[in-house]
Amino acid sequence: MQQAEQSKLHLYNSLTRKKEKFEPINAPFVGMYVCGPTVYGEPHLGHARAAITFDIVFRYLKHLGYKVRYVRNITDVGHLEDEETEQGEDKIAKKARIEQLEPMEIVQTYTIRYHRGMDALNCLRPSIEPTASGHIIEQIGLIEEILENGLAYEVNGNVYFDLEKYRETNDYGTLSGKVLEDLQSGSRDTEGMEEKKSPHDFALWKKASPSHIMRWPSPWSEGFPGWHLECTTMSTKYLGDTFDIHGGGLDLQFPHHEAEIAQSRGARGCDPARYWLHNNMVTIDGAKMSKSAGNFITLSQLFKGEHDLLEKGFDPMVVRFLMLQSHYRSKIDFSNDALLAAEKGYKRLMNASDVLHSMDTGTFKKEGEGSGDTEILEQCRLCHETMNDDFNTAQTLASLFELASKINAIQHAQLDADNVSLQAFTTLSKTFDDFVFDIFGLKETDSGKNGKTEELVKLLIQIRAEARERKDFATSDKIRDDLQKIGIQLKDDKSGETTFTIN
Ligand SMILES: Nc1ncnc2c1ncn2[C@@H]1O[C@H](COP(=O)(O)OP(=O)(O)OP(=O)(O)O)[C@@H](O)[C@H]1O
Ligand SMILES: [Zn+2]
Repeated sequence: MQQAEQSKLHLYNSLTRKKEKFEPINAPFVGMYVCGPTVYGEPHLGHARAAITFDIVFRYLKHLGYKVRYVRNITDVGHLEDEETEQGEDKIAKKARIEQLEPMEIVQTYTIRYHRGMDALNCLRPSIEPTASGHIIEQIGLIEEILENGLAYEVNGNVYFDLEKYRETNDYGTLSGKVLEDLQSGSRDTEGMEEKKSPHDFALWKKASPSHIMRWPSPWSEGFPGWHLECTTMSTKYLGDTFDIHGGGLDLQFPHHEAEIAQSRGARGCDPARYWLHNNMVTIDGAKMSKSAGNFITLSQLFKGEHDLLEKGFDPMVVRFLMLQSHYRSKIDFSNDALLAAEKGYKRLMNASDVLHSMDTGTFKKEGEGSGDTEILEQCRLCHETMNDDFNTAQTLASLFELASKINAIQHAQLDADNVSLQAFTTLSKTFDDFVFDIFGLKETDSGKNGKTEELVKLLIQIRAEARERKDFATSDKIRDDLQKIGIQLKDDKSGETTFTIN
């Protein structure tokens, strides 16, 4: 089964702008590199989208029987405030200055928060999670390779990639479809620009100014590596010069991923990856949600409902479900209503799962075929077909909902269990569990259990209100405090209404 499905997987390769059959370089092994976060702020919904997209890819490849090495970096140095001009402070150093902490304290704090957020969303941890600061020696080595090949130059302790030289023998811009000549370079007038042979040349190494805290010795100056360089260094170190899949957000296609391609070709004469996958953005009022734009909703705000745009807190699984409802190459515009709709869908699946797991298999037709089999098996087949079609989770969900309806129909005897063979039921059960839990990575949480916890809390709130009316404050406080101990917070507003959040 898995072997057969392996050969059907097609993915959209941003490099060729076509859906292509997935053929790993060295099956059954697959190498996948994904650009990770720059850890200087709270993880937000945009980060969740990137992490969930590639978590689904990781899980599905594993489901197909591949042995996947998934590498996702942590950028802890070299990402400057102005990406285009490569000027300004290091994003992490700036945060450290503002909060009066060590840069590595910032890195530690936000790496932990990122992990917590992604763990809550049930994203599997990557196989390797390398940091840029842990690979300075390798980055210097890579710059030396590019210099030896005559594709970089040094000026005043800075080393730049020589794009004009590179373009004598290579295309630049294939991935993003950008033509350099058409690009306005906003960088012409900025400081340090006169050093570059061409305005689009990007830094491989930068000399640290006296105030720059994060610095390392190198053959050129005491300084730090360019942002694009870390990904080329770490991806190829752990996955080989050319690996299977390179992923990241669409916002990174240019210049970050173009630079990665140029660096790999410049150093080793080969492309870094066969397939480039890009997830689209989470937007808010149409604009990309990002740390630097300040228009983000953090995961913790989402889970607790602590944001003006949110009516209440949402379970991490609802957030995960929201992402699954769209194809990873479409935009998702954030709204409270979209989350409410996702919550309904998620509960529907979890209810069907409860029904499925409580069914008595003894009632199914033992042999031969049932008249209800064909439709069930067709939806099971479609689950694979839609995932094989560039991970179309939105379509796969449609089939899972069809299967959920079948499960409910069997339960309510609208579809007679006599009409379903045990074999078809077993396929349904396995497909449903495989896709919902293993591939989509959903898990049953309290909010999936038909809101039973919520009902119980509401009941306790009512008992508490009655206790208060009879001035039995001991009982009222006990209810509030004991709920608090198990992570349920009650909040009394001025009008006497009590609301709650469950963590
Ligand atoms: N709004 C978003 N939608 C989808 N993916 C996103 C979004 N924002 C960031 N990402 C992805 O998350 C990963 C980590 O990005 P990064 O830490 O640079 O986040 P950021 O919020 O965009 O930061 P900055 O504002 O500093 O650019 C990248 O793969 C990036 O493409
Ligand atoms: Zn990267």
